[in-house]
Amino acid sequence: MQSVLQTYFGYFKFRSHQKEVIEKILDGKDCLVVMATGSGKSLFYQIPPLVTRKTAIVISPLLSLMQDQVMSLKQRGINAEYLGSTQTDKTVHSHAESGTYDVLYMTPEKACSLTSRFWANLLNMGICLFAVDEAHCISEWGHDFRKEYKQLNMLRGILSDVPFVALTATATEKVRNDIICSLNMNETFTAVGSFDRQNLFYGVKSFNRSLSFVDDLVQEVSKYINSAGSMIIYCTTVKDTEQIYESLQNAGIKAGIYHGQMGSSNREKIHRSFIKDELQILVATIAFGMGIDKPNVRCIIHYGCPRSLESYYQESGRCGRDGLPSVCWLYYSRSDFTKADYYCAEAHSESQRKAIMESLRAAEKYCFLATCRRKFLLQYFGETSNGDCGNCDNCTHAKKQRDLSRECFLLLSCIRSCGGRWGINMPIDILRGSRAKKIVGNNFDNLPLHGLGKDYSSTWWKALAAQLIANGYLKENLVDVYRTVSISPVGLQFLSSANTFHHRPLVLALTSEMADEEEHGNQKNKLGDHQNPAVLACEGLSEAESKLFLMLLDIRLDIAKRYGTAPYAICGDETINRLAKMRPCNRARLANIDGINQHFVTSYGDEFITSIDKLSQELNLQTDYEGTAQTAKNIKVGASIEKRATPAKLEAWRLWQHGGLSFQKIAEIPRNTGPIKEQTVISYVLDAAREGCELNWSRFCKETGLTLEIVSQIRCAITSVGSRCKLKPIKEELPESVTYDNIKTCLTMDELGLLAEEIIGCNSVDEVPNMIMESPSHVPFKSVIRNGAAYSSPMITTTIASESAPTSPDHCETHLKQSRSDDALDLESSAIKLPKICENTEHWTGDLVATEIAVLEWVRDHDGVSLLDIVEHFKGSEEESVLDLLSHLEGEFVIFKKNDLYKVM
Ligand SMILES: Nc1ncnc2c1ncn2[C@@H]1O[C@H](COP(=O)(O)OP(=O)(O)OP(=O)(O)O)[C@@H](O)[C@H]1O
Repeated sequence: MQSVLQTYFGYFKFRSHQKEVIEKILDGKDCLVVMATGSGKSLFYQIPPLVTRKTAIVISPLLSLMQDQVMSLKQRGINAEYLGSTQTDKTVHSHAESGTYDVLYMTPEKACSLTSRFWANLLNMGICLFAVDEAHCISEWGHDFRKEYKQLNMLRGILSDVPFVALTATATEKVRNDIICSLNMNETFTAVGSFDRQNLFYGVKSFNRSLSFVDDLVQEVSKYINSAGSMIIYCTTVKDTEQIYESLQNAGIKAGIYHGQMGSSNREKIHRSFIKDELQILVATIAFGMGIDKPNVRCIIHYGCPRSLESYYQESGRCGRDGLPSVCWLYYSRSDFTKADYYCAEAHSESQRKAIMESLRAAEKYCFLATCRRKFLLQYFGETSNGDCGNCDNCTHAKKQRDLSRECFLLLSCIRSCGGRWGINMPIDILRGSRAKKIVGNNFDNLPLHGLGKDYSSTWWKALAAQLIANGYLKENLVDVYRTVSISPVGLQFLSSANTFHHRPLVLALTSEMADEEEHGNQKNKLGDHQNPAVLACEGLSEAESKLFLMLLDIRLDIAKRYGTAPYAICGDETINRLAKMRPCNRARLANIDGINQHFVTSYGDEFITSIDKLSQELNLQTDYEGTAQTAKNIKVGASIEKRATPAKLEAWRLWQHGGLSFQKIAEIPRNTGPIKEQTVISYVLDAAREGCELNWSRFCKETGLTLEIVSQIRCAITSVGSRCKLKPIKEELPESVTYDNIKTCLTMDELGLLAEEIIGCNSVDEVPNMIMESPSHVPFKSVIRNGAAYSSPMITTTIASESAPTSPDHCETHLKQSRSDDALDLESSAIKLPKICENTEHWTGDLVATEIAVLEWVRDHDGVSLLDIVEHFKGSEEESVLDLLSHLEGEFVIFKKNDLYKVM
């Protein structure tokens, strides 16, 4: 599982619930997963087929979503396809039936229309799971009920032994139960994740639909248009989309429009352009809703409040799916909440009608909040939160509060005077002195309160009413689709202790609507503060790194165009952010970056490495940066610092890679701890490669006897074992002749994103791309030659010492201690500063060769040795060379000579 995550997805760690649920699925259990948008639910059905090598069936409501997912999976080297009306490749059906695909997508209609023979054939080949994505569509209690989903239970009988996996981002308790019942799921394992999307900022503003507001909006968003991330403006009507789209076009912004009245091919075209970053802004109705799989949407604006809080959560959740900071602004007008009738017309039952009303009501409440918006959202989905979030408009903008006792008294009294039979409009109109027919007809114009609230607009009064409801002074009652308001016991208590002139203080927070009106009069069209998407996406980067980030985005765009795919399918913005921070300069280091998968390394790795190297030079940035970046915190290089290659591993690697020695010869070199096995040397060298050291893989495969045939046998064995973690079961599946070394080599190459076919296919070792080591010539370096053989020894201790020019013996001791401690060794400095060497080892005699490490260790262990002793011990080296080496170590204050005896400092 772990290696599948790394190889195909380039991620090093599972997110919460992922491992646990995947294990349940692999155990054959039915699972229900309720986790936030962008939390990584797709992996639940994408990993099991790669582990079991059986097909995963995925039911998805939209063809466009399937196409996007298929495209992304193909970019990861995963065999995926979809069955549906827009599929033009006629062979997909028969390939699907014969189990060719790892992941096979289809709509519920398609799934129910496939013949039982199709299912029987595919079952024969192996189905590892049946996933129902957006599973809330199955429930009438859900906000997006689709009757085709209801029929999916007929497949339960056919696929009785296949685990069913239902996935959704929005499901209340009722909806969850409905999903389990509808799909006839058994002993279901349920995983409910947090709904909290911490990287999203939530803001709400009231507005009037008007041309001047649209102009302001266009002007505001045009400031932030660039290559870093895109934006969606959701509208509630087609008319609104057209108006905004036109204004954006007039302002020269690359915008697209998407709504249900457009033809499907047009919609498809726009969708493609948007996900390929050819459009900066998409103006859409909710027809462009579920199924947008674009991770780098930085800002979502709602021009009008959606019909339910679930829809809002889901639509705004399309933002920042890559985890980078992103913003969601919702603009509402009062008229948005008067559409209950219209929405309820779609209801199939009384319960559904009630559900629609409740959801709209929740959306309205969300808009009128004066408290933390995230807290409200989380509570709505049954999750408790710890305090205010600090990342919504109500938390970040200090709320104005004041004593509103007079206004509250007027409103509550007026409601009481109306007899509690009316909605909120009637008492407000009375307070504002209206002489409408309804008011005069009911004699309300004779009430003493008539006209006492003229100073405020009806919007202001409505906002106050919402505050009184939220604070328990007013009760809202639902009668059919109409709402009436009445006074709660708390409200009555307040009224009983007050009269028109004296009331006890009642301090309430002003909602943004109330505050706006008081500050700007009736000019309420002020926009919320939008944040620059480019700045958001560059979080954690310096100025130069941000430039590199933007340049790398362009390179990714260019590659995506060439390959006819979406930039995000190549890799996510968060991965580009890490590349800009870490600036890897070889394949092994590139593969170490979270989000870089094997396919990326082999397909685009070299192009990125070359560009990073060139651009870093231009921007004066050091490559192979190792600092801990805030946004790059998952990078494996950082995580592996503790388990870096030990000196023994480095020494083995150097002797093999640069000394040209065979594994056997390295194993035979006398050591204080005695000789080591050849297999140990091989493991050491592989470990060093995993830690980022360059390796001549072609030579490595040759010397370990790894052929393409063996590689293919090993791959089959891994598939049949279903795991890459344990070597023994894999070995047991293989012929005797295949060694553990072969298996380990294969796994390491996979881990590093190297294709055996490329490496073993090379005729000459020199043809292996990117495997040649650059050796800075300024590094102190000694070589000891005997019998015409040359063997070079890099100086771990002196290399470190030379970095920081030791000035005192104390300092040297510190460095020496470092060299003795496996954990403290600075792999990077030693790995980078490798000397040039001569690789002629033909005549090596097997005598012990003097290297700095070997000499140092020996001198340390013998505490005071003469030159003669040293030369005698290291017979593999000339006396002159040993002397040279000793004088260098002396010069570096690593050893000293006293009374002709050498000692370690
Ligand atoms: N373990 C992980 N480590 C890092 N990134 C991950 C991990 N799992 C998933 N992701 C990334 O998180 C992003 C969102 O994942 P995914 O599309 O699976 O979310 P989702 O829960 O299906 O969202 P939605 O409900 O919106 O469809 C993707 O870019 C995905 O590659």
